[in-house]
Amino acid sequence: MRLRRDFTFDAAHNLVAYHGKCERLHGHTYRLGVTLEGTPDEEGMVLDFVELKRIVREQVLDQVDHAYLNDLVPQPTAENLARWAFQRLDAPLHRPHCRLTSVEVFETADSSVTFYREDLS
Ligand SMILES: Nc1nc2c(c(=O)[nH]1)N=C([C@H](O)[C@H](O)COP(=O)(O)OP(=O)(O)OP(=O)(O)O)CN2
Ligand SMILES: [Zn+2]
Repeated sequence: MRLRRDFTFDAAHNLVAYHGKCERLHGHTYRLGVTLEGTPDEEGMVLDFVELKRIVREQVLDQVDHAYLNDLVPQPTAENLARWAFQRLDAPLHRPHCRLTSVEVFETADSSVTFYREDLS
């Protein structure tokens, strides 16, 4: 069974290794989708949504919201942000009944990247 919760945050970045408009400082309202897979526990939950929100806030949102993302990720593309978020969330979300499956980062309403466990290397 899969469980997903979405979050939003606002942040600025510029793509330094890029030739085009995105090398200039600009901002996005990002959407972050966190997906876990597992089996429901004795409370009937793969993971309590409240617990998921707390962990995502502590591990990711508190760092990135209203931040300059280049301070956290050298080339903050959606791809690199998705990897960074996955790596921060993987251990805190590891439970007997579930584990992190993927992290999706929407840079705009219609452009996203999904980082899956198998992309870890
Ligand atoms: N594969 C990727 N391509 C691009 C990324 C990325 O992270 N991964 N990022 C950018 C830039 O950050 C850019 O801000 C996004 O540009 P764009 O998609 O054109 O954004 P908008 O639709 O908001 O732009 P409009 O000017 O409103 O059309 C570029 N590529
Ligand atoms: Zn951008």
